[in-house]
Amino acid sequence: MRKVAMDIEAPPLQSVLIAAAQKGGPAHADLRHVTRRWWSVARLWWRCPTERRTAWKYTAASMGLSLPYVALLLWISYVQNVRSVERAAMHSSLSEKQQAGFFAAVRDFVVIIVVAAPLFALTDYVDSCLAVAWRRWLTQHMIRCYFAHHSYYALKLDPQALDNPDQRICEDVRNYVNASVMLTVSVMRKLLNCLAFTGVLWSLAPGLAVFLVFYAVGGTWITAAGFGRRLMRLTYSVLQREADLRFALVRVRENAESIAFYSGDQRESELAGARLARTIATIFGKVRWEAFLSLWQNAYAYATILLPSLLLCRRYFAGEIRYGDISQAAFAFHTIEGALSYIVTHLSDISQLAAQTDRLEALLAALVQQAEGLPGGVHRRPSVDGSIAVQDLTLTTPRGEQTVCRGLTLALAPGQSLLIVGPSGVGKTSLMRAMAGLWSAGSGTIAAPADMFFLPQRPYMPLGSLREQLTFPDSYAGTAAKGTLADLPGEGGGSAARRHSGSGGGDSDSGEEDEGALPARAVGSGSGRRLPVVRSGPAAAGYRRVASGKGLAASAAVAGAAEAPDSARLGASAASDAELRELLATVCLPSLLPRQAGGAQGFRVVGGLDAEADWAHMLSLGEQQRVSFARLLHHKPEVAFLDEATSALDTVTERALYTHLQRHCHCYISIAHRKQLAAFHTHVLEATGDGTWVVDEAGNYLRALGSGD
Ligand SMILES: Nc1ncnc2c1ncn2[C@@H]1O[C@H](COP(=O)(O)OP(=O)(O)OP(=O)(O)O)[C@@H](O)[C@H]1O
Repeated sequence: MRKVAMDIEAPPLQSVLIAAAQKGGPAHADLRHVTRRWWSVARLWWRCPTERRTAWKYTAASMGLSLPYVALLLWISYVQNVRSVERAAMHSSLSEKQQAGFFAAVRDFVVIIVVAAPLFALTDYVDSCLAVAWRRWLTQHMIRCYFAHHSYYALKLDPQALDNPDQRICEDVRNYVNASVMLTVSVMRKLLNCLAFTGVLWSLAPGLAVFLVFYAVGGTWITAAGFGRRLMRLTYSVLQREADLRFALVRVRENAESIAFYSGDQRESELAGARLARTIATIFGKVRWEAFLSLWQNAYAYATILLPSLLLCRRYFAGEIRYGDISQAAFAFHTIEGALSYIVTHLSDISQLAAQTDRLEALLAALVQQAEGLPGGVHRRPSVDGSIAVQDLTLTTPRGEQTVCRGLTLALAPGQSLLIVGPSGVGKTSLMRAMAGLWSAGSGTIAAPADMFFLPQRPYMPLGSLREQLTFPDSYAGTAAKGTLADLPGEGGGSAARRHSGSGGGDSDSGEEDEGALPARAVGSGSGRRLPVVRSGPAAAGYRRVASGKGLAASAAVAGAAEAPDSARLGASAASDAELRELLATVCLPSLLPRQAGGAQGFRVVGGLDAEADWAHMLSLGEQQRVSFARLLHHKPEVAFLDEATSALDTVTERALYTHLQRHCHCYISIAHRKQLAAFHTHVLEATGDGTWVVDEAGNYLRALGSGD
């Protein structure tokens, strides 16, 4: 009756064994390496200081229920034996019209059902709770690591290195956890089954027990060697190709309008079709191998069906043993065979888990690497007086293909502002990326205050209400109502509002070392100079390598920084409705409110600041830039950075916004192609295109511009 439930199990310890036969697969696995990789992911939960109590509680409950579970199986086998001796098995009693025997068998059956039904339901429930709790924590942990230190951004810089991190976080975690729970639970029960039934089988037919061991070991070896490595490689490819296909479709959704303008439907459809074809081809390859595997598994299983009866029938006919002994021996034989042949019968699941383990381990390793910082990084330190100082900065693109600036030194004091101009592609945005801490390849030092706010070239419109557009990236009361990581039980909240993309360093404040904590990046202290000066020349070497910890194991010391809020970034976003309405008027967007109230199609909530819409698609680029500017005025940072933040606006609106900026922000740096914007800055930094940068006072620059120099 419980055969199905007993057999729904899956992967890891076995994946380790399988992996031994999988050298050359994506995991390059041998027994030790796969074991270590699976455990390096699994242990994060059981060793997390805030979670291990929950983890062990569920694990103990699940394992504890295995004892009555196995006891019940033993009882069933005993009852079968006794009843067959009494000739009181239900069907034989019926056929022989033995009323008493029939009702005795029915009574046994009812008792078994009464005990088994709640026991099996309870074990399933506890196993599911274990899986859900583990998945909740692991996904939450991955999300935090993903967002710590701008790792999501850094991973995107080198997409070849790690494909589809989002799918790994969502689907691979789910499948990994479910399979792992089923495996660990089933291995435990199989082990107990083995122990319990080996005694039974040995007492009835020791020869059968010895044969079984050799049979299972041989079968496992053939399965692992013949199918293991190939199936794991194919499973890994299927996961990757499915993720690639979905990514292509997500990109179409994100860029629907541009594709439609280009009439790129055909090309995008072909691309999706090609990815689908590759996915299907890989799946077919896997299906073929699974068919061979199934053939082998069936032959393996059916070959032993009659074995106990065949080996014991001679003794039965000689009257040495009873009929019940044969059925009890067969029951014990097949129970032990199921345990010892686990790899043979579950190879597909095991391969799946091995591939998922590989993908998760790679993601965690990449996140840890991001947290530790890239080698040869530009050193960042906080500025205490609100000034910005760039010292001997040589900056390259992330993988070092191109040097965008060499030996740059400049300082900007509070009250000063800088306009960066230069030809397209010369490295203006890259300089801003370095100041934001997004790029750190190269050498030199950047000192900047913690309170900075960046307006990127392409405004980001988050999902949510108009209020959230204006106060982004702050959280606000409504966010909690929608549910955040902080609402999940078991860990502290992590929904700290982020004010800017500054240093990228979170302060780890966890007292106890957390296996999953990312190492915090180091920052020092220092001060800037009063006048903006710029020098270009040979860079003095000298950068400071950022903090440390090694590998995933050490990385398991990784969640504190990811979870710790950076107090300097916490935004007080509790702006009143009146303030937000005034902001909209300031950035020349008062029309947004009545438009929402009109309830245009697509609004989920109609009217006011809490109206929700697909803002990125509904607003024009100029409107998005104005919303973005409103964020800046709302946050009032110490230093503001604007990267062509008004490029889509008419000059009248642009001048109006810069007038507000001058009034509200004491220090700002802009990038623009409209050189007349120099009038709103105190200094101008011009990239000449040959790697040198020249700074001048804005007045001089404008005069030179006016005279046509
Ligand atoms: N992720 C990246 N990897 C490699 N190279 C990059 C990357 N991002 C930008 N680059 C290169 O770095 C150089 C500088 O780019 P950057 O965006 O800083 O130029 P820019 O001066 O801001 O240009 P524009 O005025 O057109 O915005 C360009 O040649 C660009 O191709």
